[in-house]
Amino acid sequence: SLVSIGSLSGSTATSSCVESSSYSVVKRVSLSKKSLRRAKSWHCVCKYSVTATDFIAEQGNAVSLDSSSSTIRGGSNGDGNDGDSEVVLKPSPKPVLKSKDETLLSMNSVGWGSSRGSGDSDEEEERNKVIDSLDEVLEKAAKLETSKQSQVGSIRKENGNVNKMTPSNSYTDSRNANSTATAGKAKNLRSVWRKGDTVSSVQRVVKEVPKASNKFIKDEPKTVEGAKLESQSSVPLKPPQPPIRQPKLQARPSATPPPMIKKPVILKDVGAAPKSPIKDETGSGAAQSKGQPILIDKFARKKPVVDPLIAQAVLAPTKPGKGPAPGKYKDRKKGVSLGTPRRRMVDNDVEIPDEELNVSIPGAKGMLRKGRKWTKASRKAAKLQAAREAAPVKVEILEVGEKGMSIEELAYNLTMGEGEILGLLFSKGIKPDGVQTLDKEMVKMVCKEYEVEVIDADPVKFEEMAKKNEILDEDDLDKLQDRPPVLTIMGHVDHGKTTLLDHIRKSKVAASEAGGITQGIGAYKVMVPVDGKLQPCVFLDTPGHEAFGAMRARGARVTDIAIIVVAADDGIRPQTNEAIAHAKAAGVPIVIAINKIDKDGANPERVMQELSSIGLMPEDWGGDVPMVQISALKGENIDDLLETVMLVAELQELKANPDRNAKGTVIEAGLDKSKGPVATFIIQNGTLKRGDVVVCGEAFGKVRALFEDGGKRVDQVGPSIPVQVIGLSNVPIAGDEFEVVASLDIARERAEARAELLWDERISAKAGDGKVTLSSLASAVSAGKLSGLDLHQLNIIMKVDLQVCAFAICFTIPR
Ligand SMILES: Nc1nc2c(ncn2[C@@H]2O[C@H](COP(=O)(O)OP(=O)(O)OP(=O)(O)O)[C@@H](O)[C@H]2O)c(=O)[nH]1
Repeated sequence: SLVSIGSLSGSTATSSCVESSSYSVVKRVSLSKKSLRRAKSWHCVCKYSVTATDFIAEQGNAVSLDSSSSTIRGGSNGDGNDGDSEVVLKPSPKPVLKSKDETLLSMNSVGWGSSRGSGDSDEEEERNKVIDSLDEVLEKAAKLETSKQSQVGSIRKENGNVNKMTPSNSYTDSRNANSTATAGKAKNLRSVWRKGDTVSSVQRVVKEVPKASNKFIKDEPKTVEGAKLESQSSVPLKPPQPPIRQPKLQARPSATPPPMIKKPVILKDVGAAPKSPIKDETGSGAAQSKGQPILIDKFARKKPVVDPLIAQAVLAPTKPGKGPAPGKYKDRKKGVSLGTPRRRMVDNDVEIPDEELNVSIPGAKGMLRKGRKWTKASRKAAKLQAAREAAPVKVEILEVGEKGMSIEELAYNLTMGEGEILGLLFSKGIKPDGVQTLDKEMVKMVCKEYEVEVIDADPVKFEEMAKKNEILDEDDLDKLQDRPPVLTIMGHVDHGKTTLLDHIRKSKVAASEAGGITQGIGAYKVMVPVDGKLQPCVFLDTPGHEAFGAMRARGARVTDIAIIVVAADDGIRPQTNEAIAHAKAAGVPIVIAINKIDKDGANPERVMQELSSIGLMPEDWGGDVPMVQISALKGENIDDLLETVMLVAELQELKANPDRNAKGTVIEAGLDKSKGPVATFIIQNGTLKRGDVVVCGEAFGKVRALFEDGGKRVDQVGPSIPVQVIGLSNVPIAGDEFEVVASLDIARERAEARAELLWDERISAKAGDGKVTLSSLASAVSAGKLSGLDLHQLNIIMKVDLQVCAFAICFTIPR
C-alpha cells in the first residue's frame, strides 16, 4: 500500500503513485471531508490523524489516499448517512507508545522515505506543510489534555474502543503508517510535554522542516534563537520584558501568515552571554519550524559593549600610594586640605588664617609657642578692626523729635565730645549745668553751628501712618476696586506749588491767595489725560511757609504720592527738606518737580546735585527718584510731570472698597457764618452719603450736605475724593479721623469719650507747661525771647478764618 501526499492545489493531483486515478482520488478526497470530520468523533487516535488531514483539506490542499488492499467505505462509520461518499480511510492502528527516539525515527525514515525516493520538490513542500499541520494537531491535543481532564479520560476510553473496533484492519500503506506514526508522535510529544521538557522534542521535530514554511522568523538573527535555546535548556528564563517593548520586538506578519502554534512566549535573554554560532544555526531552525513569536530586543546589539578588561580597570578600587599624599595639596578655593581635617595649629610652613594675615608679627617663624602668639595678635587685630568699624560718622541731616536729644547722643551724631557741645552752649551764654537733654530748638542751634541740617522726626507720624494702612479691613479685601490717586504738592514757600496746580486745573488760585501765600490745604479733583484717556486724580496743595509744618505733615499722611517742588533758581531750602522728611516718614514715593526752569539763573543740574547729596538720586543718573524739569508759569513739561506721576501711581495699585461705610481724614475745618461748622474730608475707604452719621474727634453729626471742591452739591462721594461736609456739632480738628457710625447715639458717645481723653491730655500738657526747667529757660534764652526767670504771660484771643491759621501763629493748639 502506498500513501502519496502531494500538493494538489485546485484539482490537479501530482502523485506518481496514483497516476491512473488521479481525478477520482481527488474527488474522493474532496468528498471525504465530511467523513473525515465525522471520523474525528469516532475515536481519539482517529481524531488526531483525521484532524491533520482535515486541516490540510481546509488549507485548500487535497490529499490523495489510495489503497489497494484495504479500504473503508463511508458506510462503515456507523451512522449510515454517508453511504454515497466514498471515503478512503485506513483505520487507525492500535496506538503503541514508543519512545521518543523511535517515534522520531519512524517519522523521519519511514514516514518520509517514499517521498524522498520520488525526489519531487512538490512532495517535499507538501510534506513540510503536513508537518506543520501535525504540530497544530499536537497543540490541539495538548489543549484538550490540559483543559479538561475528564475529557481526556473519555478520549482514552474512546481510543480503546476504536482499537477494539478495528482489530482486523491491517495498516499496510504508508499513509496509514504515517498516520500511525503521527498519532504515536502526538502521544509521545504529549507525554513529553507533560514532563515539562518541551525543548528537546520540539527541537528534533522541527529540525528537518525547511525554512520556507515560517517566513516571519526568517529575518530574525540566528543568535536570537541560540540565546533562546540556551536559556531554555540551561539558564532559567528571566522575567518577561516590559510590555512596551513587545510590539517593537514582534516580527512583521507575512501576507499569508503560517499557522501559529501557541507556545510559551520566549523572550530573548538580553543579558545572557553571546552564544556560539553553531547553536544559533540549529536553534534557528527549530524556532522557525515552531512558528513561535520570538521577541527580540532589537536594541540589544546597539547597547555599548564594554570590554571586560576596561570594566574591570574602571571598577577596580584605586591603588593606594600612587596618588598624592593626603593633605599634600589644598583646595585653592576653600583653602582646605584634601583628605585631612583642617588643622588649627600651624607647622613650620606657617599656615596663617585669613583673619591674621593683616597682622605682622616679627620672628613668628620657628617660635615654640606660636599658637598663643598668633592668638593674641589676632585678638589685637580684631579689636582694632572693631574700633575702626565702630567709629562714628558725622551726619549731614539729623532727625530730631519733639522731645529733643541728649547731649551724649548729639555729640555722637556730630562726632565730637560732650564737652565741646557744653562749651558751645557756654559761649552762647547758656549754662546747661546738669542738663542731660537738649530740647529741639537747642539741638537746632548747635547743629546750625556745625552745618548739620535738622529735620523733624515725630514718631507719632509713623503711628498715624500705621493707622492709615489700617484703613482697609479684612472684609474689604475681596471687594477692592481701583481708586484715584491722592497727590500732595509740597515744597518751600514761593517755589511755585500753587502756580503748578493752577496750570493743571486751569485756574487762578495763586492770584487770589492772601499775600500770595497758601494758608490751608486745598483739595482738588482733576481729570488728567493719560494715554489719551482722562483719569481722575486728587491734588492737595499744602502751604510752603515754615509755620504750616503741621499742614504738610497732614498732607503727607493722606497722600499716595508726594510731588516736591523745588525752584531751579533757589535750590533746596529748609521747607524742602522738611517736606522730603514728611514724605519719607509717610512712606510715600517722591516725584521731584524742578520748577522755574524758564527763569534767568535757573540751574536744574545744581538742584539735582543737591538732591542727590541728601539721598534722592535722579533717575537720569541711575537713581530711583523721578525728576522732571518744568515751568509752572509757562506750562512747560507739565504733561511729562503728570505722566510720570500717574505711572508711579499705577505701580502703587491703589485700591479701596466703595461698598462700605466711609472712613477717612479731616484735612481742613472751619466755622462758616452761614453754614456753621464745616470740614473737608478726604474719603480713604467706602462711600460717604448724605444723611450718614459721622463722628470725628469731638465733633459728630448727621451729614446735611456734601460739596465738591468746585462748590457743587452732591449726594455721595467715593474713595479718594475730597468733599466739604455740613452738619457737624462743632468744628473738628484737622488731622482727625472720621468714620460713619450706625446712629447719633453711638456718634455722641464716641465724641464724648474722645472729648474726655483730649481734656485730660490738655490738663497734663498745661501742667507741663507751667514747669520752668533749665532746659526750657535755655531754649527761651537761645531764642532771644526772654531773659531771666521773671516771665510775664499774656493771654491772647485770636480770631482766624481757618483753624490752620491759629496753628501757624501759636505752633500749638491753645485749648
Ligand atoms: N518765572 C517763573 N515764575 C514762577 C513759576 N512758578 C511760579 N512762579 C512765580 O513764583 C511765585 C510764587 O508762586 P506760588 O505758586 O505762589 O508759590 P507757592 O509755592 O505756591 O507759594 P506758597 O503756597 O506760599 O508756598 C509767583 O509769583 C509765581 O508767578 C515759573 O515756573 N516760572
